[in-house]
Amino acid sequence: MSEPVVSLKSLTRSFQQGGVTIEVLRGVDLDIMPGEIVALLGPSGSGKSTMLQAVGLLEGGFSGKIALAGNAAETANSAERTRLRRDYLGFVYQFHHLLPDFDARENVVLPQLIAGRPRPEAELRSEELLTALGLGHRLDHRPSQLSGGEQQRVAVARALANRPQLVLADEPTGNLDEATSEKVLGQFLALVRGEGSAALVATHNERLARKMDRVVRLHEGLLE
Ligand SMILES: Nc1ncnc2c1ncn2[C@@H]1O[C@H](COP(=O)(O)OP(=O)(O)OP(=O)(O)O)[C@@H](O)[C@H]1O
Repeated sequence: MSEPVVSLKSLTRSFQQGGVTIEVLRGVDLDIMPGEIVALLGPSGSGKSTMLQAVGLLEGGFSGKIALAGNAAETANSAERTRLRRDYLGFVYQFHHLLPDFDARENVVLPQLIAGRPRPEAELRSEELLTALGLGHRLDHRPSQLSGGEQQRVAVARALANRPQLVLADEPTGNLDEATSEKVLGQFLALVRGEGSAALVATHNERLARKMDRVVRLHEGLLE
């Protein structure tokens, strides 16, 4: 059997708020297998973003074990965590965080150049991804010239550009109206499936969660 792309064991995280300790994650266990798309459901404040930040190796302060494709991350130093993020992960957030002075194509090209891919290859990959997302006619547009749904699709293409084994998405369509959200999520899932990546998608929308392969729920700091 193949190895999980991410494995969490007894993950805990608490915050101090006004002298009070709030235990947000109280021992989360989760394995995601290659190509599996998992919805992370939970109401506002249940700890979805906190959990994605842990898996994304973006913040410290956690205890427990996190392995990315078999690589222990909880003991890794900052340089190793950066390498793990670059080699295995792609990120999509609720707000697109695209570079405003670059067009759609270039926003998807840049992370590939940083990863060492030659520019002609990176441009081809960028155009293929954007075309697959229905943006073949928007390659030269800057973020300010795109609609919210189009901006979010560029962010999806950017997240997939370096063929991550795992895409982490935090309310990826949370900023869009319902119809656009449904459409963009459908395109996101089709592309992730086509690429064979796994994904962990935080949402509080039950209907969107049902489109994924598996649903896990955060409740009182534990997954159920
Ligand atoms: N840096 C921080 N300092 C103190 N408390 C924090 C911090 N980050 C998160 N929290 C607390 O942890 C809890 C979980 O927050 P988190 O953002 O992970 O929830 P969420 O499920 O993603 O919510 P939403 O759906 O509203 O984004 C909240 O009570 C929040 O106030």
